[in-house]
Amino acid sequence: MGACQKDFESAVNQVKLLKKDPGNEVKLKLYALYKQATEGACNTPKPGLFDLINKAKWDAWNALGNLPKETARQNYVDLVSGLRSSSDSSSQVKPEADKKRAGYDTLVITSEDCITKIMLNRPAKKNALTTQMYREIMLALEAASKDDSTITVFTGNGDYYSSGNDLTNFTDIPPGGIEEKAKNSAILLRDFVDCFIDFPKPLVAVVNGPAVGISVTILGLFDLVYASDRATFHTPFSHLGQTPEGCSSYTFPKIMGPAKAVEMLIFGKKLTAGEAYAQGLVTEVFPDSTFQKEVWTRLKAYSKLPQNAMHISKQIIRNHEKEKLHAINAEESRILQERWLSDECMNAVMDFFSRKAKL
Ligand SMILES: CCCCCCCCCCC/C=C/C(=O)SCCNC(=O)CCNC(=O)[C@H](O)C(C)(C)COP(=O)(O)OP(=O)(O)OC[C@H]1O[C@@H](n2cnc3c(N)ncnc32)[C@H](O)[C@@H]1OP(=O)(O)O
Repeated sequence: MGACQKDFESAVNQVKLLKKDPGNEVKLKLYALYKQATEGACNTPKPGLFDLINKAKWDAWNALGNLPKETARQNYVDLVSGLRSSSDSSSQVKPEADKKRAGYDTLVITSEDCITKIMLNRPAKKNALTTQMYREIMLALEAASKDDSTITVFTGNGDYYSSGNDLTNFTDIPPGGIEEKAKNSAILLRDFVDCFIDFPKPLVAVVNGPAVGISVTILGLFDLVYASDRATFHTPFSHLGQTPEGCSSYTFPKIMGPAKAVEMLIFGKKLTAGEAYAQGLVTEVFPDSTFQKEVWTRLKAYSKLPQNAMHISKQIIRNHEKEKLHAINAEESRILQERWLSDECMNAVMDFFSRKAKL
């Protein structure tokens, strides 16, 4: 039987999570098969001789001739499956080392009562998100999408849910310079948010305390948001010389109306849990003293509902917007790549580290 669209989409996501770079030759093959599977035979003019990268891509696609879309889709799925099993078997050589590498240094992940819980675990840094943490979250989501849990929960360890992007991500500049860092970070951001857009099971945020930046914006992609009455919701992008991400430029106006979204996303208004509930960003607010008990009792009951019915319902609710969300995510990430190189952004980061500014 040929690969269905779902297998193909899942293979496309798996490629982003490969632990080992498969090399240029394989990447060209993947590119060509992807284009053939989605657009059919090569239909664009041949790039000029000196446009080396685009010419190599064009040649690989053109070489597939009139290969049917379905066959290209199947070949793509097979190729990815081969890449995944070779990377899995190479990791079996050193299980301990792999556990450490692929395992979760910045997250605590548990599965119980059909619930997979992903807990951000840098309480001393208010669960600020390092690049390692973005990557571990993507791996954790990939694993949760396949395990036998029915729902997946995000929460934070300590007094914060998350203080958003770790600002040391701006100071850790590689030899390739800040432009290269910005480019790679934009790819990381886009891939990270894509994982939330595509996540197939009900996704729940248990917001145990203040939430800042990207930890707030991606809430628009969650299915339930439970908040302690201690939680606050803050997206101070202008203060940081930055712009919205996590598809919030689309989801927030849709959820709360443009006027309230503008207050948050342009003017950085911090919402209390009660205000976030009134704006529709939060599903329900609980007193902090009974928060954990009430939320987990509720979630355990939900997790026993028929799995397939829940997952299909999520698909029906979310799938028709997926393409749009991916496009918005790509555009927000592209704009941020430029923003990160601006004086406005650099000055804001320097002010934080010189202790001149705190939110
Ligand atoms: C070249 C381009 C590279 C870009 C890479 C980008 C990758 C993708 C980015 C996606 C876009 C995301 C955007 C956002 O999320 S914007 C929001 C960013 N967050 C902040 O600006 C918050 C900054 N933190 C604060 O203002 C305060 O720490 C806070 C109000 C959260 C808490 O204050 P409090 O006084 O209660 O606690 P402390 O400040 O003492 O915090 C304890 C320690 O934790 C460190 N900390 C906290 N948050 C962060 C953070 N976000 N980044 C780095 N470090 C953080 C804080 O410095 C303290 O550390 P020390 O104990 O060592 O002093």
